[in-house]
Amino acid sequence: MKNVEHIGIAVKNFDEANSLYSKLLGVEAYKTEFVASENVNTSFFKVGQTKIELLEGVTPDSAISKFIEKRGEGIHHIAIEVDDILAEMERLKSEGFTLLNELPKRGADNKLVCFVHPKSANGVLVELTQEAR
Ligand SMILES: CC[C@@H](C(=O)O)C(=O)SCCNC(=O)CCNC(=O)[C@H](O)C(C)(C)COP(=O)(O)OP(=O)(O)OC[C@H]1O[C@@H](n2cnc3c(N)ncnc32)[C@H](O)[C@@H]1OP(=O)(O)O
Ligand SMILES: [Co+2]
Repeated sequence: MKNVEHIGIAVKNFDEANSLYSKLLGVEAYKTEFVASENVNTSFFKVGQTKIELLEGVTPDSAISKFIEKRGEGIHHIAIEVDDILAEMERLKSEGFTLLNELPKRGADNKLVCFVHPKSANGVLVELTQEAR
């Protein structure tokens, strides 16, 4: 495990949230991307060595829409960068964590990602992320 690659924040209104976070952080998003596998719009802001990812669900069944419906807007997940996502997935499985994917899937920003169930991590959804090669 290397560093906190990003913190994901679930938002209701993508345009309004982007404008607000631009003001808050004093920088514009360096990238926006629709991620079809998750049915979300994403934007990324650099904050020192890490990033803030804003996420808006585009369908009612997306994880972000369901999260907002149940819990409202706010911090949705933390993403930890790893060198070898398959090795980390094996290690976490052997430690008893519940993974939400059998295999890494394509995330935003040219990354491979895998999620650890919040019920096995003290109520926090953890994303493993590795640069896609
Ligand atoms: C854009 C790609 C990528 C990137 O590159 O960065 C992303 O960040 S994608 C982010 C969106 N995608 C995901 O979150 C995928 C992984 N998540 C899931 O598979 C599901 O959301 C879930 C975590 C398995 C929950 O789904 P489900 O069981 O269908 O929903 P429920 O609403 O019934 O929730 C069950 C239970 O879990 C609690 N919960 C849900 N989300 C979170 C969360 N983010 N953090 C903490 N807890 C969460 C929810 O409140 C329910 O709890 P109880 O009510 O106590 O049972
Ligand atoms: Co993320």
